[in-house]
Amino acid sequence: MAHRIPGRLPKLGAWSRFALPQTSIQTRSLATHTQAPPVTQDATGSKGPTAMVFLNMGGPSTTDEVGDFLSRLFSDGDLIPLGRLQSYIGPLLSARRTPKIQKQYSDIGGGSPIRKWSEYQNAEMCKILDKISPETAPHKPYVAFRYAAPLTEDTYQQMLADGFGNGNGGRAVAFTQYPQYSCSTTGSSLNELWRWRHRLEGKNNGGGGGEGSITWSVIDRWPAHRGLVEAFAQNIEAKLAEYPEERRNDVVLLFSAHSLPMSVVNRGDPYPAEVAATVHAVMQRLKLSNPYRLCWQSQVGPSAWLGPQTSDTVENYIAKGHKDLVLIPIAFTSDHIETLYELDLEVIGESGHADTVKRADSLNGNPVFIEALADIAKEHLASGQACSHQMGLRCPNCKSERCTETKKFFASQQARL
Ligand SMILES: C=CC1=C(C)c2cc3[nH]c(cc4nc(cc5[nH]c(cc1n2)c(C)c5CCC(=O)O)C(CCC(=O)O)=C4C)c(C)c3C=C
Ligand code: FES
Ligand SMILES: [Fe+2]
Repeated sequence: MAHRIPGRLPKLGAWSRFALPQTSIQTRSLATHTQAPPVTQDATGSKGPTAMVFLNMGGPSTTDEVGDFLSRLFSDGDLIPLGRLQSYIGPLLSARRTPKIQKQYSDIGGGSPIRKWSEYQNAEMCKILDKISPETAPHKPYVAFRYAAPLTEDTYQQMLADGFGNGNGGRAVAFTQYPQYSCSTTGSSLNELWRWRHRLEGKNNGGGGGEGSITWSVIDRWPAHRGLVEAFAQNIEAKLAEYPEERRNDVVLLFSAHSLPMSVVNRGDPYPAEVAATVHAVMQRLKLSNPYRLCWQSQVGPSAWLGPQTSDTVENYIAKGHKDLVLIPIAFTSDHIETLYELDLEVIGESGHADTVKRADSLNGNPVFIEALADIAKEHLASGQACSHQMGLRCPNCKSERCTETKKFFASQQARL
């Protein structure tokens, strides 16, 4: 059980802190929806509307949703490969884990803030895009989560109801919200998107995958984008400013990313190298002002995971006399159980040095970050590329047919752009 620091609790308990202005997206029922006119080039020359679809794992908005969230997560063979027994073992593992994880979400205020932040970030990004990319306006924000509402299938249905596809054609951009690509995260979301595309717009479903179906392109990674780097760097500088000037340059910066099982690393997953690229770019922007390390958190289960673990790193540095430490969550763009619970309550809370071990803010509603998202999207829309060059290459030890089909599908979209 996490040791609680009285000074931190009001901050974590204040769930209302995450209450953001309601956006119009994802809130209407399909039944009340009238179909928009066909998507065509208008008199202004705009090729819009363009659907901007944020992909992410999602999280339970309330503790009641934890069971379903974990059940979907443990059923995902791209994340936790359990072979032919997946549909039996997955639900057993998730049911056993649910009470513990429910308690963690309860301790951070009752749920994950990821949906609110994703909807907010996307709505704000689309407002900027309408101005800086008028040729693809209007931009319509959608969120497609892998394990929690709004699920990929519901969002796809919503897009069809809104007039994309269904014989109308139209353009959609799948924009992963994982800055660094892993086959277990972005890869899983793209596989899921391809499955629903196949089911809802496949040959037997009107669209026929042809002219009248949605044309998809993908922003599959953006680990060293200058705007992302700038947003991280500013948050680190703000945290460093809390230390006395004479100690400031010796504060150790600990970049912390969700770990990967060694089986995934050894398959040749791109994520560890791309996380390191983000860290390197941020440190270059900070002119290497401080000593730093990259460590890995949140391993689950008994198998071997990429290390060093964040919790051990903090403990060992404190034992070596480095008590001024700043943790920087570098592989996720909003707060979640791993920042609010694992870093704040467990790692920092139990360090015995909560006054000198601190955490940089997550990006959340940071306007520098939202500008960066708009910049990445604008560059993508102007590039005429269906996906990055890197997307086409499978991991050296990949044996998955799902990866083959998905990569083939997204590459095929190039001819339609
Ligand atoms: C870049 C981020 C992430 C990677 C890579 C990643 C890989 C990965 N995760 C699991 C297993 C679990 N992850 C869980 C929660 C969770 N994972 C991430 C991010 C990455 N995971 C986040 C942000 C969250 C929390 C979501 C939120 O609160 O909003 C969980 C559920 C929680 C728990 O039971 O501890 C599991 C399980 C694996 C196996 C894996 C790589 C293969
Ligand atoms: S697991 Fe990486 S491409 Fe298939
Ligand atoms: Fe995870």
